[in-house]
Amino acid sequence: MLRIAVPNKGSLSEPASAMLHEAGYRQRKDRRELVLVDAENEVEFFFLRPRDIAVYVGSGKLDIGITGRDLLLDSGSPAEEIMQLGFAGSTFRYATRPGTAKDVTEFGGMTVATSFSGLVTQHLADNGVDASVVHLDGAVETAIQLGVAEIIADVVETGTTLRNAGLEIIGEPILKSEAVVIRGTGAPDDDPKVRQFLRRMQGVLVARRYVMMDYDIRVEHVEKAVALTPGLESPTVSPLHHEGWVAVRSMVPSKEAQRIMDELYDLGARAILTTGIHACRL
Ligand SMILES: Nc1ncnc2c1ncn2[C@@H]1O[C@H](COP(=O)(O)OP(=O)(O)OP(=O)(O)O)[C@@H](O)[C@H]1O
Ligand SMILES: O=P(O)(O)OC[C@H]1O[C@H](OP(=O)(O)OP(=O)(O)O)[C@H](O)[C@@H]1O
Ligand SMILES: [Mg+2]
Repeated sequence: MLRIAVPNKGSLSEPASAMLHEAGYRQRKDRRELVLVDAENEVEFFFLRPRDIAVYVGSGKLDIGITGRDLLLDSGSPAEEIMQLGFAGSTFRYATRPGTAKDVTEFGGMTVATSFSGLVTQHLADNGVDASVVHLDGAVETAIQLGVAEIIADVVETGTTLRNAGLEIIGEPILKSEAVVIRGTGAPDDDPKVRQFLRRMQGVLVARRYVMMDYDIRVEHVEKAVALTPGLESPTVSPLHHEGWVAVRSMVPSKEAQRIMDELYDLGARAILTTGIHACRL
């Protein structure tokens, strides 16, 4: 059985379970369930605190896990990122009250409050800055108001939380994060169960990012049309009963589908349809 760690709480939990469900795995119905066996797929899921996942996977007790890149790097665990999952995107940044400091080089003698003290301690050391780090569990924005620190380092998605606390982002992002699949370093590259799991997750990403596009077009315009819809490999072009016309079928990125449909229409394509992709293996 493949043993997989899944976040049991927080921002990563629901999207991770939704993605696993789309990939055909059983997921828990009760949030208090901590272990779930999916016998049909020969997988055992362990629902763990997102922060602990890199520790379990790095120790080799679990084969793979889903966590945030920021949590993986903060843990210092010997686990490695093997796939990006495209959700829980954020940056990790310093912020402070206007006028306190411009960037990390000016933090000498100050205190930085954060829930990611491993990451911040490393970043300060990399920049040769002698500042103190205070570890807090969450809601770190308030640490400045309460005089615990002059600077905070935290996850930023929209920036609303910082703005509401009267703080401004300073310097370059410490890192860009998203949900990732991790495995222990030294685990074999070619484990067929892990490969199958990654293929399924990749299938979900493709199904989410692409739509299938079908259209009819006159033969003389087909080269220009397929240049707009090259597909992942190559589009399927089939003859139509109506002479001089062909039908084209190709995968296109969903974000660009409307623009491509407009351009195809202008080229003379008709009966342009898009349909969602439910699942796929590339
Ligand atoms: N607002 C957000 N947008 C995107 N990702 C986020 C956001 N907040 C946290 N994350 C990501 O979620 C992970 C942190 O998960 P964790 O469950 O520990 O914290 P949380 O989602 O803030 O939940 P909690 O309520 O327990 O603090 C990190 O990878 C982080 O980058
Ligand atoms: O840039 P934004 O869109 O505002 O999102 C970022 C905020 O979201 C998370 O907080 P969360 O609500 O999880 O609270 P926490 O600080 O207690 O973890 C994170 O810690 C930031 O505070
Ligand atoms: Mg949080």
